[in-house]
Amino acid sequence: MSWPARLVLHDLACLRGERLLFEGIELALAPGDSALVTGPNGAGKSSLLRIIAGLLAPAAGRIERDGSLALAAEAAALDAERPLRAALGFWARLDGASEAALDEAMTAMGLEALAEVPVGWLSTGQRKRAVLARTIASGADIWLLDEPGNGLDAGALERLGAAMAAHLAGGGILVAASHQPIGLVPTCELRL
Ligand SMILES: Nc1ncnc2c1ncn2[C@@H]1O[C@H](COP(=O)(O)OP(=O)(O)OP(=O)(O)O)[C@@H](O)[C@H]1O
Repeated sequence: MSWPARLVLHDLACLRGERLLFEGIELALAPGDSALVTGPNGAGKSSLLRIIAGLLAPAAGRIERDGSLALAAEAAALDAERPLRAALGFWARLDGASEAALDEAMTAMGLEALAEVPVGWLSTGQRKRAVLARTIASGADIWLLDEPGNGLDAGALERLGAAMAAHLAGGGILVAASHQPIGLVPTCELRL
């Protein structure tokens, strides 16, 4: 991690098509801080995470960031043909994560027994756990989690809660968009 991590959003607005989804968003997160983004379907939660990740241009406002980013979203981009460990290994190399970090992340999400199973065979919840494992392994300072609890059973939700707590305790920053409780007591809530 680079130190200290920081994420500041100034007067951020998002336009999709002709529609202004939100404007005037302000947020300042320091090491150990987390934000929970809530709001109805279509409010722009995923769009906000994509703007922070640099995948979508804001209609107005600006972002200040110190530290590396990882975005865990639905579109996993894990190769369906490859065994899970190999598919995650591909990303670990790109993310600059060590083999040990990947093993630890897979253990954190309870994926050890699925290492040799092709990604295409995984259930929804297992795939979600794999996406989260990639983020954990990346060692990124700032985690952007889009509906991280989707498809997770009670045990996996507990693992997610523990992983987020460890990330924050280590000085990380977290922004999560979620409809459901994910075991996070956020520093602040951002309702769109
Ligand atoms: N490429 C696009 N062009 C125009 N509008 C888009 C585009 N992509 C998404 N939208 C619209 O932007 C709005 C916000 O979508 P977004 O996925 O950010 O919402 P969300 O709050 O995450 O919703 P959900 O709770 O359903 O996940 C939606 O109405 C969606 O249809």
